[in-house]
Amino acid sequence: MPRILIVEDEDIIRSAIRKLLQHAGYEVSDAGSVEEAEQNYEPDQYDLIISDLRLPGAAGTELINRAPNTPVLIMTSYASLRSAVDSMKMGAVEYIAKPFDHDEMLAAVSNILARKPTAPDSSEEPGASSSTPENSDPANIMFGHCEPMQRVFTLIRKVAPTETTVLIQGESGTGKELAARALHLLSPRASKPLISVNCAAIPESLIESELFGHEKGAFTGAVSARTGLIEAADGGSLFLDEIGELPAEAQARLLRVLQESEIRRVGSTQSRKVSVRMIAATHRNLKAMTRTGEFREDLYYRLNVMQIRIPPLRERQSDIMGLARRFLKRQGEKMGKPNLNLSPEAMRALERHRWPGNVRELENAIERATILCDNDVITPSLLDLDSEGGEEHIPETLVAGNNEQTRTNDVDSANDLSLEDYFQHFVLENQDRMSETELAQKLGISRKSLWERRQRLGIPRKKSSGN
Ligand SMILES: Nc1ncnc2c1ncn2[C@@H]1O[C@H](COP(=O)(O)OP(=O)(O)OP(=O)(O)O)[C@@H](O)[C@H]1O
Repeated sequence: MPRILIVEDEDIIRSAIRKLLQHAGYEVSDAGSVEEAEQNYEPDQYDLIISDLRLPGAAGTELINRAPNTPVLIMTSYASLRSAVDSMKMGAVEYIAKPFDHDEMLAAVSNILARKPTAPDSSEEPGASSSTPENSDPANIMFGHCEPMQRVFTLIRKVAPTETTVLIQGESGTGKELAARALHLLSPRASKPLISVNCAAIPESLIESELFGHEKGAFTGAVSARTGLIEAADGGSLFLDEIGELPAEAQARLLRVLQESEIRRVGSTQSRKVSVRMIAATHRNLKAMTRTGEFREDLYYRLNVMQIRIPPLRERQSDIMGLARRFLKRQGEKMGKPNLNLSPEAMRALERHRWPGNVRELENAIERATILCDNDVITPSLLDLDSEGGEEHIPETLVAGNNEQTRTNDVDSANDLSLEDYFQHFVLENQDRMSETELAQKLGISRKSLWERRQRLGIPRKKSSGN
């Protein structure tokens, strides 16, 4: 488990980041200054140091020299971007501007940690990503902070490096293909191809020759010999999606591949050895299909050595907003609408929806809304969801931030600070020792917006407080 040291003098920010990172599975220590960090810990023994730039005593950038073997992520307010650039020159690996939201911080952390280990493999196959450091964790490939997805990630991390055949189960659109990708990218086969085949999409008459290849003249139309997809995956992984749709003859051939590690092209008498890691997926109950004779029992047991169940989106309530924001960002950038936001009503609609089409449905809803949106605010009507089910009260949380985009509905973080709570605490705790300009700078907002928020939250500026 990666160890992270946080150095931040603001108690509230420090504790919010600590909770966020602990929740994401990191081992976290914290200190209020560089001196305290050195007194209580050995900063160079950590995998990552996250430090505020401006601290009482030595500046956060001092840690770059004092812990030369540990990457340092510097936090700074927008107002100090210049210093951030300077800290980069001094050797900080990254800086993050306050306010940042959960996703930004977690992405920055996992990217830095992923950069540390082994060098990437240079023998990358076209069409298949190699094991670049960014791909060394499932969380970099698929989004998921909630408990059930963290369990999926743990399983993927454990099983990926092995040669074990994996059966991924889950409803349509839950992310089975992404999970297969993660299994491949985290395996020693990552630099070799990952071939994905949707068994339901290939006509029954063609599936055998597609998968196993054929010799010239094997059937009418086989004018030349052809390599099958299994052979093409030699050395790599084969992802067989919708395995439940595989016809009986192809099931028999596939069983042979699994048992003997060899294939025989259609129309050939010769077998050839292949080394392919099999990953299969289905949304159907394969075990029940073995009872009705639709699926071979021996093949089922061969495939089902290790099973990974991807939970439906309705069981990942706390991830919905994170996924929605991720898709919104991606779509917005693609369509030249970078300032898109979800209205509070749209957020509630997303939270209440049952998502029968799972993550794919969410992705499509955001894409559709992005296209149709004429201004910067996405409303429920643009999402076009049937809102069913009761409304749930889910608190908004944040690490540090000042705008609507820093909201999240992570139920697991219900104990964290709400956006307004954070603001209120921060202002009340610091207004006696900081000027309005400093407060606004630390919060990363303008003085005007600080004033507006004070009015709205009923914490007017004290007459005595300076500028
Ligand atoms: N955890 C996730 N994070 C980000 N994107 C996701 C996640 N899960 C799914 N997606 C996206 O949702 C879409 C559907 O995912 P995917 O194709 O992996 O689902 P599937 O379970 O294989 O679906 P099907 O059973 O219909 O083949 C894809 O565009 C995928 O990128």
